[in-house]
Amino acid sequence: MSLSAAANKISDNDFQNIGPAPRPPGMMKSQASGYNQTKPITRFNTNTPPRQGNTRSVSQPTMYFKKRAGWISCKDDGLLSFLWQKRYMVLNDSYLILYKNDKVAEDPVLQIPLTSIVSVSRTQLKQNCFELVRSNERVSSSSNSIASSGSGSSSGGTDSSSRKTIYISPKTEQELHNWLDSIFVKCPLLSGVSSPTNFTHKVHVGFDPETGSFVGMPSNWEKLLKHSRITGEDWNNDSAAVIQVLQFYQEYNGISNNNNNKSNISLANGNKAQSHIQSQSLNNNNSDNNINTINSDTIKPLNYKNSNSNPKDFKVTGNSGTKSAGFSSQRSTPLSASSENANASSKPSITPLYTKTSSPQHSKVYQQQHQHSHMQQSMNAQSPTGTLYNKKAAAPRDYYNQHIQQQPQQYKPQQQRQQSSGQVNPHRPQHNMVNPYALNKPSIPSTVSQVTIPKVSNLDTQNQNVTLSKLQPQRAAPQPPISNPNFKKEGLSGNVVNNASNQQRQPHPVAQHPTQPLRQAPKKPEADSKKDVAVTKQRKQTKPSMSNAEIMAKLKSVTFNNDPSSYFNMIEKAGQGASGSVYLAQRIELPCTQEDSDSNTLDEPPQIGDKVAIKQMVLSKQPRKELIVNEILVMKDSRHKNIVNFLEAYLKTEDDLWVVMEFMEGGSLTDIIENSPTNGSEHSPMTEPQIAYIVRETCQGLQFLHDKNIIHRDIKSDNVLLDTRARVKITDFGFCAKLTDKRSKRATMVGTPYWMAPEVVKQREYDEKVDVWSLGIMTIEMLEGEPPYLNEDPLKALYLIATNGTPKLKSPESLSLEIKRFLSVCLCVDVRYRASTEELLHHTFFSMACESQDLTPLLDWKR
Ligand SMILES: Nc1ncnc2c1ncn2[C@@H]1O[C@H](COP(=O)(O)OP(=O)(O)OP(=O)(O)O)[C@@H](O)[C@H]1O
Repeated sequence: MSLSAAANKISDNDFQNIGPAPRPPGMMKSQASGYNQTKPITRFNTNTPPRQGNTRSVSQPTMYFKKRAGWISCKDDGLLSFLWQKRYMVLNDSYLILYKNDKVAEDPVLQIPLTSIVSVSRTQLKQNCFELVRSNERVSSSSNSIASSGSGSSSGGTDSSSRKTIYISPKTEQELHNWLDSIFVKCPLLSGVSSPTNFTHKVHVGFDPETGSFVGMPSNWEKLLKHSRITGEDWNNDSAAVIQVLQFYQEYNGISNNNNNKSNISLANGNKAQSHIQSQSLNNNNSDNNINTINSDTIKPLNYKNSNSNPKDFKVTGNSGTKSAGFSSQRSTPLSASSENANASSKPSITPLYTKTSSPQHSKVYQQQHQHSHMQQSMNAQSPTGTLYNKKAAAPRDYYNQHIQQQPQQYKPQQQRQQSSGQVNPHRPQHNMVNPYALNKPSIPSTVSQVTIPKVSNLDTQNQNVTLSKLQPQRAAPQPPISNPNFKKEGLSGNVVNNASNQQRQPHPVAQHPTQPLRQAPKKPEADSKKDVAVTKQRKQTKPSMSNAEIMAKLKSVTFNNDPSSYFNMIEKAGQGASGSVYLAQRIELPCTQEDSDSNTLDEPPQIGDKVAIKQMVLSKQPRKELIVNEILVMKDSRHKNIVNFLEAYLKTEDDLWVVMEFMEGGSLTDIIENSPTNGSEHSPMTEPQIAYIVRETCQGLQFLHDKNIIHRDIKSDNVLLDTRARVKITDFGFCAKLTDKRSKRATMVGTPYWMAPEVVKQREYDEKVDVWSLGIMTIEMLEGEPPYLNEDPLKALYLIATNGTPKLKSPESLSLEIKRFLSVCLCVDVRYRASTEELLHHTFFSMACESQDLTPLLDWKR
């Protein structure tokens, strides 16, 4: 039975709200709950009560077993570090021994004295994996104790070069915890019995309920957290998720770290906190300094509640000036990136630490934190301590519900909202996270400051060495043709429609244009032009996957290399994208070499008089030209009724690219959602049949892409356009990625936070089903006026996506069973249970789709 069929069988009672995915088949309860989750190791041997007293305690932990043995996979950090090998592992009272197989009479492959094991920590290298560090130096029993909280002691330390790491991956989460418990109990350096050769500096990190603030945090994170409204409760519920999203946030906003110390944020037990920041810096007792993040003074979060500014931006002032960081969640304040000063190593490594160095653990705080720690596991495996943790596990969602209840939202059409507030919806994200073309974008004034963003890449060809320089004015939006008195000379030199009066050649002020109430290009102050140059220069230093000449050659092979100005009458600006402006134009002449034109392959070949959309891009302002080539290739190769048709492209000059597409006069789905009256409905201007129609059409377009192994990766209402014939088409292929036989999964984190699937937020491998998740979120946009968590700070939204999984609906009782069933198979956290586009197309939800003419009222606002 297909998933959609299965979903259709779900009874009414099951859908008071969409909920978590059904458990995957064949999984043990303990495994299933934690599928695909990465959790900190914070669990202690449950047979061993938390010990009291300080970390110098010499009491020997009770041994509850003689020996543990079982199959694992492992790899070391040596020559064969890429190889995972199956081994039989035995733990006795003195050694951790690896055998080739379970014939333990044979010689072992590796025998590690337990006295040499200096740290054990969970790692995300593999599912159910931990990292075991051993020191080759003989451990002196007379040296000082393992550095305790905040002590910063480094005496008795060994050189890190004498340390060796081995990664061990048992088969299941439960086995992993059993191994960790056992190792922990048996290793003296981990239990605090012996003197430390481990010079690591640990700082407790967590939330102090008494003061209501985070403690021991790197100061920039502390401020981000404060601003994001991630609460102590969130922290207690899932600190790993908090750290994950902080790291994500920091990476993708280019917030740099100041030094290269290797740091770990470790989640373990503690007094006021359940986490440690562990730094391997020997001489630094300052916890903040040990964390490779920007100085606290450099972050100046805007109080968006009280300002008209983009609520999702953070002001970051550094030595080089001011820049805005944060998810650029407003579409006109995009992120930017370049690749200079790459500093991938400065990213703090987040390694939940499995350690017993902390002291009194009977306090309420300890309990909470300990609960929290187990909570994280409880998503992976049923906690051995049962109810307490399970109860807590529900907390993030409860918190969210409370939060939402506290902030009831009344959907109003955008125009009304603008009228009443005098500003655009400050919560509406204005741009996706990583613009494939425009990793540098025009925005508010800022300076050039760049940080490596590990893993940022788009498409197969992208290098990993991309850096963000947030919100830099790196790309001037091309001048709207009619706003520029020298229009013909400077920018688009097509013929502006000659509508009798000069007046009509004058620009419609962009803000007044009905088709783009929300899409004004940010004004680019004069003073920024220098910075543009600087950034452009820096960008040239990056090593693109193709040389500039190769890119241009490729581009020339897919474009006409002539000036198309005489072929079109430019009518007006239709929209502003990150990489260029989009204009409505009318074709007055057919392309010169019409036989070769791609538009010949269209069902309806272009005619004189056709309205077209022309996206104009200044190539020298595009940091990633190869992505433009890629987008053109994807569009050229994707002829489908639900994909915006590419018609032709012109390289007018070496620097001036025009991409001609069919014109979608209805504008984007976002425009419709935000501008149509709600007709008395609380949130949505659209009926379920209308929604079903639009989702079905989008789904068909997606299925077409997926059949070609292309993932769109940025499905949202902004990237779905409508025309007056109620045709619904997907656009914006900048983020597209191609899956190949060799590479059937992706890991690059791209997209727009609120629409991102959990596996993307968690930086897991993913496939085309991320588009299905986004389609589900887009359906919620149509139902509720906006995607879930839009009122949240992006950091918090990421946390909620990571922890809540399937989002809740605001008014499920008002919705049909069909749409809830549909949502439940789109918004299924477990990818195996998430429907494919093909399965979705058989869903009964689509049988309620309206006729195309029933969409007409949605376009009324345009008139
Ligand atoms: N074919 C089209 N027909 C009508 N309007 C369009 C068309 N393509 C784009 N637009 C309008 O122009 C706006 C900008 O489009 P564009 O594809 O450049 O946006 P973007 O995705 O934000 O930018 P980029 O692709 O440069 O990252 C859209 O939001 C839409 O309103």
